[in-house]
Amino acid sequence: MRAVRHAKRARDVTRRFRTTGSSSAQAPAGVIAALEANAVSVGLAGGLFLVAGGAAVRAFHEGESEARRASPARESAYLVQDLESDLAVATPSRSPAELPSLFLPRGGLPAAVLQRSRAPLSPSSTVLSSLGLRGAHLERLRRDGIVVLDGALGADELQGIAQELKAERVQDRLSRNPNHIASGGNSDPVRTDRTLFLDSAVRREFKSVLPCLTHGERLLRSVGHFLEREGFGGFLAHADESIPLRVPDETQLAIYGPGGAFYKPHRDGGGAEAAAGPLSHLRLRGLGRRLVTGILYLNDNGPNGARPWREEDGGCLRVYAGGDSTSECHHVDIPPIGGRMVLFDAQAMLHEVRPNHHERAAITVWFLVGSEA
Ligand SMILES: O=C(O)CCC(=O)C(=O)O
Ligand SMILES: [Fe+2]
Repeated sequence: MRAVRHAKRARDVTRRFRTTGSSSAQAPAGVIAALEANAVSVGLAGGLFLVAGGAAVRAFHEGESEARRASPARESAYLVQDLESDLAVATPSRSPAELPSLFLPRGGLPAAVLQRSRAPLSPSSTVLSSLGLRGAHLERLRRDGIVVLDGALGADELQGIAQELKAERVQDRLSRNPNHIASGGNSDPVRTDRTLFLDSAVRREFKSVLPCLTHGERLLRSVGHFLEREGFGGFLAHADESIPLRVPDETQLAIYGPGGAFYKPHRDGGGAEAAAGPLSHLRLRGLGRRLVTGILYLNDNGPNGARPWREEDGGCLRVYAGGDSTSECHHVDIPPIGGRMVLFDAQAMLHEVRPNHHERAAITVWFLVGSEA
């Protein structure tokens, strides 16, 4: 049974952005649940492929070509090619609301989705407007529990960061995360990356050494300020109350080595109990204070980078629909492409970093529940 699961998982890695397996009993209001609800699954070559309808496809592509005109970012084009091959098997009469909801092109969204936006667009800083962040992104995040934005950093910035991270001074400060080496007396590591936590003091110390990284960090943290200012208020999956959000002082820089470094399935904001329970209980827990995970990938592997990301590079962020990574639940693999930003529900979203075989760097900020425990 286990072997079958593993073989199945291995196959699944090759089907990025596609759903597979049977439905999960307790899928959160995460993206995969949304995909599950909205997709028509068609048996094809032994697998289940995600397809959507003609109207949705048109609306998506109109939004996308707008984004391509407005931005030179190639990542969106890359993603659309992938979606296109799935969407080619379209069935008619699906509404734009049923678009595959995980990936949003930078700056451009289908009109129908924009109309659904709750908050008006109000990015005040140049940082945010360069990112093209909109109220609609927050709406998606609230509804689906995850949103992915591409092209947050340009090729020059990513090259700069890659150079900066090679500095001995930085490498010397990276260490294994003491809290996550092993769990419950088990000597198997939970994660094998190396991290450096950037707080105000460390930031000051490295400011002159890491100017490009500092820019990326500001960008990611500014997303938290945007969420804060827009009154993000939490996820629909936990809609029982409105939660204020706070940007912490700390950012995690994580480097996954090319020798298969990984981070096993986990939730950033607590366990299964945390995912199921209302957030008011979570305020009493340390990890429960994490509300939204924000990740920015720093690899120089975008389409304009040193070389594009390849399947064999591994290191995908895998997000699960169900509560349990050992059951046959749906998952989506998100390649860690430089300049890609991922925001997700830190409480509910079970995720892992798949074994990595190429340079992989990322910064992560956990945006917290606003009120102190
Ligand atoms: O780098 C990633 O893709 C995810 C890392 C992660 O899950 C974590 O640091 O908690
Ligand atoms: Fe995580």
